[in-house]
Amino acid sequence: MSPIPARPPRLTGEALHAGYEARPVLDGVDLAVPEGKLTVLLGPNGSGKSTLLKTLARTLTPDAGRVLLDGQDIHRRDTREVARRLGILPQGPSAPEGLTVRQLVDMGRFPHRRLWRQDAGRDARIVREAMAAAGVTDFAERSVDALSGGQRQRCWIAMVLAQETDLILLDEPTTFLDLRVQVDLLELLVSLAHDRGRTLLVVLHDLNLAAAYADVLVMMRDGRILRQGPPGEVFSADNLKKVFDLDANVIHEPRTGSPVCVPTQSGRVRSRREALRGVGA
Ligand SMILES: Nc1ncnc2c1ncn2[C@@H]1O[C@H](COP(=O)(O)OP(=O)(O)OP(=O)(O)O)[C@@H](O)[C@H]1O
Repeated sequence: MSPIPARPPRLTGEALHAGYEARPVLDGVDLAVPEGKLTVLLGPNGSGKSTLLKTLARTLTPDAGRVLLDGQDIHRRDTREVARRLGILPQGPSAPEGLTVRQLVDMGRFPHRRLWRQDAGRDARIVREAMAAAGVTDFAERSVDALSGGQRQRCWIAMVLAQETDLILLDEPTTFLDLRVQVDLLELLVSLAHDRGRTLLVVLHDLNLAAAYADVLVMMRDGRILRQGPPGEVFSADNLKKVFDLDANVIHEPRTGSPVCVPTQSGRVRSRREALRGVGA
């Protein structure tokens, strides 16, 4: 895969308002995605994380505000050029029936192809490397639709890696993955950021994995960013309560010092048990 880009791209959202027809979601979001870092977007269901990711990737046009890629409005830039700079893995992508894993991953190379200049050898090498990094080489010739949810998710990750973009936006890439594979993926993402200077913005639901691996956490609620900063600063019991309405203690992993949250909602669990008793469970 390509080395550290000479100048990492800059992706910025300014005063973003975006949503769906009658449903406004983003309510004035400002975000400068930190360059060469792994940033994790956290927030409760429906808080607007996917909407923010889609708006930053120009899949969704903001109602107000703008998205700048290297200082230029992303909506005014050439689609192919944006695809060479920015790769996005949306939530729950679907592949055409019968497409093999290798064919899917190869689609990541499309933005780099020109009619008059093909470098098939280089493309094939990059596809191979992306499949190896995502751990899908063993089923390269199988149909994507005949794989398990976790295997399929890894194929899509390989496709985004094959796109070789400096900016990578991933919406819940760890869905369906077992814990070991989630950890492998997060380590790969950290290495893309720290060793290759890529800029990653990733939506995760696992708070403790996010706190362990992210350089920066961005915490959203109700279409707004409530907190952002390194896990050591923002991953606190107070903020988890404000953002998730979660009662938890935050302790520190003895070896790495990473903050870890331990939910303490025993009062609620008790009252749910009582409620279940009421329905005869
Ligand atoms: N295509 C759509 N059309 C209409 N409303 C939508 C659409 N997609 C999302 N929404 C609504 O927008 C709001 C924000 O959704 P979004 O998917 O951005 O949240 P999220 O934080 O990513 O949630 P989750 O953690 O559940 O994936 C929700 O109320 C959701 O129902």
